[in-house]
Amino acid sequence: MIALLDKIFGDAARRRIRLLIAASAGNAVLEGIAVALCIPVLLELLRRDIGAAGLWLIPLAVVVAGYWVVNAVMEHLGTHVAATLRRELFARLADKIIALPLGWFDSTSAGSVTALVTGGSQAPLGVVTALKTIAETVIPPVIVLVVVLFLDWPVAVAVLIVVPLLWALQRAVAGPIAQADADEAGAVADANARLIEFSQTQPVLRASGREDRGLGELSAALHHRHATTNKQILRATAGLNVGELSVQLGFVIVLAVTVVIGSGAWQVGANDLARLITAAVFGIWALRPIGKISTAMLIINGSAAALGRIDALLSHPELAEPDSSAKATSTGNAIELRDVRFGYREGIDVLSQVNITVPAGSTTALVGPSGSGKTTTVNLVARFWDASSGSVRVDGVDVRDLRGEDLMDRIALVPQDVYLFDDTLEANIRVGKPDATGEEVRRAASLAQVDSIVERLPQGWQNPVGAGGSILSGGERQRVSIARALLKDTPIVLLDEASSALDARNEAAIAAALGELGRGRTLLIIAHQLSTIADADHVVYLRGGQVVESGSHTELFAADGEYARFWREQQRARSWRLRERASEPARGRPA
Ligand SMILES: Nc1ncnc2c1ncn2[C@@H]1O[C@H](COP(=O)(O)OP(=O)(O)OP(=O)(O)O)[C@@H](O)[C@H]1O
Repeated sequence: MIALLDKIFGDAARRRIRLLIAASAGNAVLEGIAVALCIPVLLELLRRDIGAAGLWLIPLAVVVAGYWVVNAVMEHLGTHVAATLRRELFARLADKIIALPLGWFDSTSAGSVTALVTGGSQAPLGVVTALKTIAETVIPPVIVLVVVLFLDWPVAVAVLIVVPLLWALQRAVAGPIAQADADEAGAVADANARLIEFSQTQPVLRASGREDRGLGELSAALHHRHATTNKQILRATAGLNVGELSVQLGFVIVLAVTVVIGSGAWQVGANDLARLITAAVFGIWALRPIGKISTAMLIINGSAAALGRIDALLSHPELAEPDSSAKATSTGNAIELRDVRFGYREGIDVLSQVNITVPAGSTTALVGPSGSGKTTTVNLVARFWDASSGSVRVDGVDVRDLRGEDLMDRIALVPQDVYLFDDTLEANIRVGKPDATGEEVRRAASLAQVDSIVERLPQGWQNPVGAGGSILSGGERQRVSIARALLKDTPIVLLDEASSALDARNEAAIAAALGELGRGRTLLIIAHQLSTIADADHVVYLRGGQVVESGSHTELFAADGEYARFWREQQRARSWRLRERASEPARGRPA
């Protein structure tokens, strides 16, 4: 556990944790001495020597005062250490999340991330509490037992025999409780994930009339969570009862031993009887903390599980970055993919032997059927993942030789599913360049045809756009994203064009915005609109993760190969959609 803490938190935390353990141990020693000093007080009282008992009260008062001072310092230190560990943990998680390959997010559900963060915030405090509890529950009884051993060794031996029995009993119930805790944690993560999925998939579920399906899965997850929580509460309560009962059983055993010994001692004299009673009282006191150790072990196990999950995340391989970026070389090509092979999973290639060259200042359209690898190609340029072999170069430099911030200084991304923050329209455009002046924001917005959106919004620039940009259409959200890219003003723009049919106004606005974006920049576009494809300087046609044809639209069309067939199919589909649209009002008209 300490090794795990050291690994996760590093040197600074190591010193603090050691200091806390030392303070807890010192505090526990003072507590043990204070209780041990009560032994002669009681002994002298039973011997009716009030003067001698009073004398022992003086060192007892001094030790108790010292105990309270150290305890106050330790409580303060404990809170401080827990807060520091939590802060450092979140800082490390944040740094890690930025450096993780995007594949990690694909394979990890939102519920697991929530559980990780929630468990992570609890774990440091749990560890600190448990370490303190263990020190406080082990050291004072040991000190007291040593004194009892000198006072009346048979009683001390009886306590020492009872301790492992009680410990074994406690451990026997701790296993099932730990299992129930783990089951509950899993059920909570699953229920959280279902709840998030249920809220995010509302449009799809409602559109398909399948609300009941989402609700059914959510109810099942919540039911499972309820059942595991009940089980966990039942086991924890049973464990507490067993803990209490076992400690009381220990009292009875020690008392029985005392009575047996006492039956002989009474023959000896009152002094021995006083010693025996004192030894029994403090021997029984030494048994009490055993129940607490078991609880502390449970807290430690729970915290260790949470820390284990955090460690797994922090140890997840990152995309390696150089200390400083390599210098750009003037090849005249903004983007080059050379013999690139890539797969999301070992042994399944999604791209193979891909060679693409995008000359600086030109527009290249990536075209191909669904699943042909267009998005993957663009994501490799943005270094969301690394190619399995071959190289991806930006301005002549392998992206692996560039630091992330330097790569992102050269590249702007315009995704198809644009995420807008639940903030004003202006703030959402400013994401592209947080320190931009109001004039710069408005100019970028105007070039991206966003001002027509502003005109129709009651609060104009300051109008909130809703969570995810819900008050805007898909085409409008993409125009906001183009405005962000124009504001960021990078030499290269990677754009995933909206694949759905846009209304004529949006299509024209986006075409105009793209025209502005392409002015003096290199554009790599996953193109879906025929006009974008035809206007591009260069077209790359992908199928099954391979470049099948490339050249200008005119050249490829003239070659009458796969691209020409693809183009004709798209054109047919488009004219079919237009015919459908034209016939819609007629369908609504009464006969
Ligand atoms: N994160 C991922 N994990 C595993 N496989 C993936 C992942 N993303 C894409 N794929 C797979 O990789 C292949 C290429 O997908 P990609 O999204 O690059 O194609 P695309 O041409 O952009 O498709 P579309 O036009 O439908 O967006 C597909 O078989 C897809 O199922």
